[in-house]
Amino acid sequence: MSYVDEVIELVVKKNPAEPEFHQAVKEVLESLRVVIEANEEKFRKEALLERLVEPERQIKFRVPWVDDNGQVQVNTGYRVQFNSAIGPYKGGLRLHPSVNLGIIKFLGFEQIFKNSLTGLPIGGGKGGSDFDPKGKSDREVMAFCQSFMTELCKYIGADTDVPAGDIGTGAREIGYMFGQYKRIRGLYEGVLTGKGLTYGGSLARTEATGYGLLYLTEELLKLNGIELVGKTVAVSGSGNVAIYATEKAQQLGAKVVTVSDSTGWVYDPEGIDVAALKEIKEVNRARLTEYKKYRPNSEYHEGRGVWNVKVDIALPCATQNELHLEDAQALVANGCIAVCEGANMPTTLEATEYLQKNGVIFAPGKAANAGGVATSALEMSQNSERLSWTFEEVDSKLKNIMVNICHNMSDAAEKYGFKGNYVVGANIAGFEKVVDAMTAQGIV
Ligand SMILES: NC(=O)C1=CN([C@@H]2O[C@H](COP(=O)(O)OP(=O)(O)OC[C@H]3O[C@@H](n4cnc5c(N)ncnc54)[C@H](O)[C@@H]3O)[C@@H](O)[C@H]2O)C=CC1
Ligand SMILES: O=C(O)CCC(=O)C(=O)O
Repeated sequence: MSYVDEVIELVVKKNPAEPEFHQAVKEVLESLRVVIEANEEKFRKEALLERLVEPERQIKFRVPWVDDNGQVQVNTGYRVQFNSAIGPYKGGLRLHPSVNLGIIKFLGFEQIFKNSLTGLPIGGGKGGSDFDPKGKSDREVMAFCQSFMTELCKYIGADTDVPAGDIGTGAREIGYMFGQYKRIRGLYEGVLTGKGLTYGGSLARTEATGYGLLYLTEELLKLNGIELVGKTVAVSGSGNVAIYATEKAQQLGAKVVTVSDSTGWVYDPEGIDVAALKEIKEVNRARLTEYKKYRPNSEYHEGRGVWNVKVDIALPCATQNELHLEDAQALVANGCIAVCEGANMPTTLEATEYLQKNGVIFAPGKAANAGGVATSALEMSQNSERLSWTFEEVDSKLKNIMVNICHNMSDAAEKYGFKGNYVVGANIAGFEKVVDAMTAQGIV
């Protein structure tokens, strides 16, 4: 059996009931076969892959808090510190009822290669809890965040592990967590990113993942001789990534006609009204059913459906495994030319293969959504030098980083004989740097 297949089998055996983690490991290792086979003897001897798929540390803890009725609630908190070869652990905190150890491990594993691709010194980690902020009062969210940080603060720090937002963790949650960290540890340091602008946050971090996705999409289309201007786009999700992807797509001359949330989706043939979307989601924390009040000519549909709309470009920006084989078939049948992932692993393995086989340009999340974590690293730099850069400065650094990622993944794919396969290209480009650093640091 090949080394890659042996390690995939080992991961499935050692981590039962963690299908998302298995999926992420399979996707990465299978696409790295050519590099691994060329170094098989050395990698085997050093158990390089076995070390790569085993987190350096996994923390799981109780998070008790009191709800507005005086009832004690108990959630589970996680932080997986996956790999620190190239820098302090860095990655978001997901607050969603679906969170379990396997999901945090898949996200942490992906984060290793994504963070490497940014070219900045950040290792891979991820965390979160099965707490659901939806429908909770501000006081309840604060009680949860304070309890969560009371335990987590023992394991993180500006030079150790720097968490940030992800699904369900936005500016409000980061603020409550930062306040509690400072109170317990007595340190005013850049221990979290995505902070508010009055206490150490970076301009453009809020926009960064969505904007970065469009910078990469525009460059990738250009590499393939196609213009973004005038294209019709389907976006899924309506959270942080989806909102700012929609905003930047429209600024760059494309028209976004869909957004979605966990209960339904909107079709707006005239182009999504971003100001309305921000008011509904960022201010009112309401459902997309509200959208029709702002745009009477739009349609609201219950359930799933954005991938059945005829578009040129699809940008999945909601969550993992939200674009299935039948969605990929519908996109291809409707003439879609590119799928660029704003979310982490939104496309199933079968759907990815189908899109690639049918000539659709496919940019994997670890490259396409790396703008968020890259800008988090820029926030860390600003915190270290106790300075704040202008929006334009951060945004132009972000754009450069995304353009570089685009070229690096494209060049790596071509170098190894997989021209146009950006999944292989992104994985190889991310992997090479991590392996080099791990090898240089000895058996740790
Ligand atoms: N916020 C960031 O900087 C980054 C986020 N990501 C990824 O982007 C994705 C979205 O994250 P954010 O926008 O930050 O979260 P968010 O909490 O702001 O928004 C998540 C959106 O996805 C929708 N959603 C969640 N589960 C869904 C489901 N099962 N079906 C349909 N819609 C669903 C929610 O309704 C919401 O609109 C996630 O995969 C996250 O890991 C990736 C890189 C950075
Ligand atoms: O900004 C960060 O540190 C993390 C962003 C994130 O969670 C991700 O890239 O998936």
